[in-house]
Amino acid sequence: MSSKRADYLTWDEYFMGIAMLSGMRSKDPSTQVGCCIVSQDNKILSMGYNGLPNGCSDDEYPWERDGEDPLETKYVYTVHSELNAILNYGGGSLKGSKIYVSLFPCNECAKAIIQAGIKEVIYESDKYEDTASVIASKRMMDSAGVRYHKYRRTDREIKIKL
Ligand SMILES: Nc1nc(=O)n([C@H]2C[C@H](O)[C@@H](COP(=O)(O)O)O2)cc1CO
Ligand SMILES: [Zn+2]
Repeated sequence: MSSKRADYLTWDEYFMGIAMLSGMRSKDPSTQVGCCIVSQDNKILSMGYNGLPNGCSDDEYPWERDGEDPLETKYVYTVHSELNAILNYGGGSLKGSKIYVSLFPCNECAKAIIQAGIKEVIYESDKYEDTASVIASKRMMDSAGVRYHKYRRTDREIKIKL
């Protein structure tokens, strides 16, 4: 009898891998964010990436970061990956779930995470940790009892031929 494979993906690698794969759908030229919401018993409930709302064409809206006119920047239009994943979930409650996300949630997504009953955030990058948005996000999550911790990289590389 042969024994089981030894190099299978861990749960954390699997879910963060799916979060990153989802981020590859993003049309944002500077930052692609992806996430994956998972139940307490490790079932995938929803996924998301940053993009425009339905009906808003990726080719007609701006992807600029800077500009005198905020209406000519992406910030007023894009839906963040985490909010997309929460809003896209059609199955009922997300209470007690965890979210794997490639970038630490902003304050607006933190509000949605808290209100949806998500209890744990596993993030990869925290590149905006010094901004008011992320400081406020952590403050609210601390108050609401949402735990957050950084994904521990294993440096495993996955090659998929498509
Ligand atoms: N947690 C997040 N989830 C997201 O989906 N985003 C999105 C909004 C923008 O489309 C992009 C950030 O663009 P930039 O400022 O790094 O060029 O990532 C941003 C954050 C950061 O808080
Ligand atoms: Zn956000």
